[in-house]
Amino acid sequence: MMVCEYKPGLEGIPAAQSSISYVDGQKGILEYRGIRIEELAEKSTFLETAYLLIWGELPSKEELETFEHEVRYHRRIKYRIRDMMKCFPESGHPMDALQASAAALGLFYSLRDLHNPAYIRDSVVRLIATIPTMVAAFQLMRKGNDPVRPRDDLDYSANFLYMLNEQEPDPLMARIFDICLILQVEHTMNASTFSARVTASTLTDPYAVVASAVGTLGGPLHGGANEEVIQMLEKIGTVENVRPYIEHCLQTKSKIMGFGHRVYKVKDPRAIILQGLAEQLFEKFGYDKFYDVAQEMERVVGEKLGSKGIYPNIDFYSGLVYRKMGIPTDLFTPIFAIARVAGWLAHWKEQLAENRIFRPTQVYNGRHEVTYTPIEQR
Ligand SMILES: CC(=O)SCCNC(=O)CCNC(=O)[C@H](O)C(C)(C)COP(=O)(O)OP(=O)(O)OC[C@H]1O[C@@H](n2cnc3c(N)ncnc32)[C@H](O)[C@@H]1OP(=O)(O)O
Ligand SMILES: O=C([O-])CC(=O)C(=O)O
Repeated sequence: MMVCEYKPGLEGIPAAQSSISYVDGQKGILEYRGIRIEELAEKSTFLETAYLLIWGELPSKEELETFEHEVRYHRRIKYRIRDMMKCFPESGHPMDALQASAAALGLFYSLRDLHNPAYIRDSVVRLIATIPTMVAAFQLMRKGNDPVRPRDDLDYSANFLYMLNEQEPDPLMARIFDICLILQVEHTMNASTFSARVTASTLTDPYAVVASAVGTLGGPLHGGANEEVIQMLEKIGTVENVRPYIEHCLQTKSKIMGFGHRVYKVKDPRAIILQGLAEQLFEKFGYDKFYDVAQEMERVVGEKLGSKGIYPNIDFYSGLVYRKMGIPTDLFTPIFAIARVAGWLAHWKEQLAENRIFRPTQVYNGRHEVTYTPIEQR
């Protein structure tokens, strides 16, 4: 057997062959099925992009209408899922609520039929359709309110914002939210997608695949960083405090949230688009003073760490966009999951098409031939 050098974090080691997305981390390019994200952000919708990622081609008008229709009519969650969520502690993190609910959904669809395209399609539709409803339901129920029923006359993003806020969103806000989902939907072999593929490779059901990926996305080094960014901006508070804060982070070797990336050595192309979206929102709905703090952070981090290729990643500006929409900070990562579920499902489908169970090796650095010591002699 070929012995490879051990790389912590599997840096640079291909874990799969994939045609879903492509990143050039030196040039700051991201493509979904060969199409640049800038173009999709301008011209596509989240559901159209999800279709592209999962089925490999842009849908025809009829195919898109059918997909949108299917998603629209699967948005409601079962009352047992709702009742289960009602029992979750209000103080629990919504990502944990989402992980548990996504896994619980699998209890209702336990007949696994992984070779059947209809099973794959039904699962894709059900997960994309119900995850936003679960996120909104938990938000309302933890405030002591009943969840709001999804509205069939609203599109995907407008409906989510409606379920969350109990009122129809401003059209610009709904469109910007939809673009955010396009930007967050997929990103090659990131940690949560890897987790999804490992889980998928055991031929378990797609609800377990998504639940394991949700658990992975939540960590502060991955999707959870978007929440930490806002907490950090609040803590810094003013532009004057930025430099001392960053110098302190460098001295103590602590990570500056929303900066750095395993693949990008330039500013993340998604951060560039998100920054523009934040500015559009500020223009229409009023300025956010933390934007000044964020821009100063970008300047100072660039000065101190630019030579190491550390620039804003996707999580740096997404929080400012969601904050301007009035979304609570601890829903930022669940919203990331609403988007990313389509990417995970694209990888699930691709993994199944040429499956081999993931079973890497390890470098054993423990002891051998140790004699058992009876408890009274220890
Ligand atoms: C959706 C997403 O997942 S996007 C990423 C979201 N995560 C964050 O924003 C958290 C902050 N960033 C980080 O922790 C990292 O940059 C990660 C996790 C994104 C990438 O990690 P890795 O590729 O393993 O890089 P690693 O942590 O080894 O850092 C390499 C070097 O850059 C430094 N570095 C990387 N990111 C940062 C940062 N945010 N702040 C300060 N220093 C950093 C490290 O200290 C290290 O320096 P050294 O070589 O002198 O020891
Ligand atoms: O690719 C990564 O490691 C993290 C990331 O940006 C994402 O998942 O969107």
